Order: sequence, then structure tokens, then C-alpha cells
Amino acid sequence: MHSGVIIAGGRSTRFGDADKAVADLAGTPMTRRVADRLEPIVDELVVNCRADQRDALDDALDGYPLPVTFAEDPETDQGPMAGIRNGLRGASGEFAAVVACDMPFLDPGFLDYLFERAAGHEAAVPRVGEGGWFQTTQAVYHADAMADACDDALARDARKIIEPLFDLDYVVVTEDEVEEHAANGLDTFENLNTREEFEAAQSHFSG
Ligand SMILES: Nc1nc2c(ncn2[C@@H]2O[C@H](COP(=O)(O)OP(=O)(O)OP(=O)(O)O)[C@@H](O)[C@H]2O)c(=O)[nH]1
Ligand SMILES: [Mg+2]
Repeated sequence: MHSGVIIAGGRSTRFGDADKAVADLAGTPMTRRVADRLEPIVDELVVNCRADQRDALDDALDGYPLPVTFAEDPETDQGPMAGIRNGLRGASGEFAAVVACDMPFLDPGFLDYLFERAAGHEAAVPRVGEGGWFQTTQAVYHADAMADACDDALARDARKIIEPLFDLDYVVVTEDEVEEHAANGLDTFENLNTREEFEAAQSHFSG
């Protein structure tokens, strides 16, 4: 069984005084768009968030066709790596697709390909762009192995989100593979941080 984990415990400071996780994106809360994209390729959904976000996220996921659980941050504002760890601890699948709540263009076929690539390893992580940036929040992990690696990284106060990878047997997924397996290519990684980016995406979804 495959889990989907959405990380949503950030403060959306670049977005303004609303929570981007549940902001209305052309009629649908952003996290719901992400959840709907995961739905064809996972068996359950885990949403990582703060306790104060839970009611709004629960509403946003009303009627979702798969089992949904919440993995709340016991300690808030510990960064995305802690969010990944907390989300993975709540996952029942051996492998989990971890995605940020602000990636509404994620391509399900590509995530499915990441599950394939991760099999027999502990992670499949795309690496794209000029600096060879690891897309750790659109990746597939062996849930226990990655959660343990995050624990270790947090314990040694290594906050960089790539740190836990170095403890894992991970597969690097190249830009060529992204182009081949994501229907929308690199747009699968597009994430929305500001109102301006949100507005631009809005017009995309309203056609
Ligand atoms: N659980 C948890 N998730 C986080 C935290 N910080 C960021 N995230 C998540 O990590 C992902 C990427 O983070 P950002 O794009 O920086 O989102 P953000 O931190 O909410 O927004 P900014 O305040 O504008 O940086 C999003 O899915 C966030 O919800 C955190 O401290 N805890
Ligand atoms: Mg942030």
C-alpha cells in the first residue's frame, strides 16, 4: 500500500495573513487540489499540520474518497523536515509520496513513477534546475527510514532539508526523467508562495 503525505504546517508568511494551505484556488482549497491529484495513486492520505489548522483542512477534505488522517506537529514551526518526519510517522504504507500543500500542479503519473523508482531503495528524489536542487517535497520515501533519518538530522541540529537523504539509499531522479514522466514537465514542481503567484495559477485553473 502507498501513502500520500501532504505537508501543510508552514506559516505562509509570503502569502500574507491567510493560510495558503486552505486558500481558495479557483473554487477549491489548495490542499484539496493537491489531495485530488494524489488520489489516483495512493491508498490513504496523511495531512501534516498544526492543531489550529486542522478544522479548516478537515473541511477542505470533506468527502475525500480515501481514508484521511491528520499528523499534527507536536511542536510547531520546526521547519519542513520536521513536517515530513511527523507526516511519515502517521503513514501506514511502507512507501509514501510526500508533497508540499502548495504544489497544485503535481503530476500523478510522475509521482507513480517515483514509487517505481523508490522500490528496492529508501527514497526517490528529483533533482532539477540550475543548482541541481533536490525536490524533497515532491519525492517518495520509505516511510520509516526517512522518518528515522529526519530524527537523526534534527537531533544533530542539521536543518537543511537534504541532510536526511545522506543517511538513505536514495535514487536521484533526473530532469530528463521528469520531462519523460511528468505530463507537464517541470511545472509539476511549481509551488505557490505569494498572492501574485496564486493569482497567476488561478487563471490557469479557471481556464
Ligand atoms: N510542519 C511544518 N511544515 C512546514 C513548516 N514550514 C514550512 N512547512 C511546509 O513546507 C512546505 C514548503 O514551505 P514554504 O513554501 O516555505 O511554506 P511556508 O513556510 O508556509 O511559507 P513562507 O512562510 O512564505 O515560507 C509547505 O508545504 C509548508 O506548509 C514548519 O515549520 N512545519
Ligand atoms: Mg517557509
